Amino acid sequence: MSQPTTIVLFRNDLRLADHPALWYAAQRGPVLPVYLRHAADSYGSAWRWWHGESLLKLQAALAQRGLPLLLRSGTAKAVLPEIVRASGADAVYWNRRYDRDGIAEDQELKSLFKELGVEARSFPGNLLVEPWEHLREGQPYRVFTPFWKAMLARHRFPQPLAEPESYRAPTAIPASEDLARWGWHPHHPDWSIGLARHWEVGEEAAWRRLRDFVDEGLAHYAEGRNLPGKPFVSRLSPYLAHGEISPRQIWWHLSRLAEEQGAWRRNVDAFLRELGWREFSWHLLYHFPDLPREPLRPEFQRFPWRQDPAALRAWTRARTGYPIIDAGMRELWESGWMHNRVRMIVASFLVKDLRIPWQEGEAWFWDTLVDADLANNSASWQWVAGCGADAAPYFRVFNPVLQAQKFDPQGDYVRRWLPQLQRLPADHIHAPWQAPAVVLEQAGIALGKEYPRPLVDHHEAREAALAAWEAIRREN
Ligand SMILES: Cc1cc2nc3c(=O)[nH]c(=O)nc-3n(C[C@H](O)[C@H](O)[C@H](O)COP(=O)(O)OP(=O)(O)OC[C@H]3O[C@@H](n4cnc5c(N)ncnc54)[C@H](O)[C@@H]3O)c2cc1C
Repeated sequence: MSQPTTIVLFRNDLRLADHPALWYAAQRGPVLPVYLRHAADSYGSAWRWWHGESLLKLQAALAQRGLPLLLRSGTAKAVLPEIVRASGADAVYWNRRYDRDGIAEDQELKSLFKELGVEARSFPGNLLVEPWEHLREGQPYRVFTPFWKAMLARHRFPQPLAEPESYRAPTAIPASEDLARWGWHPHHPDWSIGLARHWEVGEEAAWRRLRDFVDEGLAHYAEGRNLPGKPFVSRLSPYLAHGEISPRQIWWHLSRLAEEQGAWRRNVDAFLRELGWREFSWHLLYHFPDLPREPLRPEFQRFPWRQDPAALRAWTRARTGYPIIDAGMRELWESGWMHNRVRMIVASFLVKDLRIPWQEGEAWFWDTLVDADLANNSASWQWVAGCGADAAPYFRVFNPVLQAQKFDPQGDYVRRWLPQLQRLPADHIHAPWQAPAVVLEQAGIALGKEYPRPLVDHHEAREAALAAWEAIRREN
């Protein structure tokens, strides 16, 4: 008698290797891979583009192995029972999610399938350690360094699973929807052409990226990871966000490298620590599910934020007059990604110099980042705004000019993304409004025409931000 089919739900884990749900399903018998699109999903546009491309890659990889990828729209509760019936499946497997809506939906599915007599199993696949397994005296960690030290000391991260060696296709395959009709690939205009120029999507591309990073960036990572003009960071974040590679795979790949060649150790440790920040963000989101909306420090509920649509627009459109900010916002717009150091600078400018609520910046990033990640995005915005766990204190206000001079000393990064400033010498590129008239003229720049004047005076804006912060601090 043939073994009944196991449905495997794919979500933010669009890979075949180290996919526990797929691996266990394939050991059991025929596998039916399914991807569900929620009608009411709140994903951003850049995320959708990447995810759609990634689903095409996954579909092709599965087809090579003789398996379909069934695409359907609707909530799991509404759609899955019918797929179970039509395919004759007797089990549904998935890798766990850690956000409130994802957890609620998966719990609901477990009860539903129990009633229907269908086995429902979930597996850990997207984090190094389950959030409920890493606590301090029963409470979640709120400070990163002890969190990470204890994680390294107490846990041995599981080895990644290989891709299943063989697959069996189900005998009954229900009809699939057509991805092209989901509208995830933009048309009229197709603004994704820029994204496609910057990225290769999919599981194979994720591994190429990791190997290229090992060849080109890793040896410089510890010192160089703050230099946006240099190719020293991994750019693995979108692959992690869509689950084309898992943190366990990266962890083990690099740890083995450091074991084989001790010289790698320092840079590997520095890199894995950043992967630790991803882990920390997800643990925070699990324990504080309101993280995307509510400040972790409640006194920030009373912060006198400003509503200033014109300033917000200048920030999103890369027209603040501060080159490092505008270069970052252009990089984001054109490539769907921004270097971490620059993310911190542009975020600080929005929440401190402009005093615009961090949720506005979070929403813009959510819509424009190809690596938009609910935990990393909200935890990082709260960190910059000073209202999160282990946050940079609000009174530490980044000076965009000094930051730029320190981390982009020759202005390479600014010139790459703001070609109109190409001919400004390094001495003036980060503060064109202070350049002598003759220098501006020689560089072909008329302030207010080719490039805007500063939207605010940083020193005045800093004073105003500190006064606002002092007000909520006094009330506390
Ligand atoms: C305001 C703001 C918003 C952000 N929004 C996101 C987001 O939506 N999605 C996202 O993945 N990251 C976000 N980050 C974190 C960080 O900027 C990116 O993860 C990083 O720039 C990705 O580049 P990389 O892969 O080259 O990083 P690398 O330096 O090569 O690091 C490797 C991996 O570690 C993780 N990582 C690195 N830095 C951080 C960090 N500070 N916090 C959490 N994880 C980190 C990422 O998964 C990254 O891919 C945000 C940071 C800020 C300041």
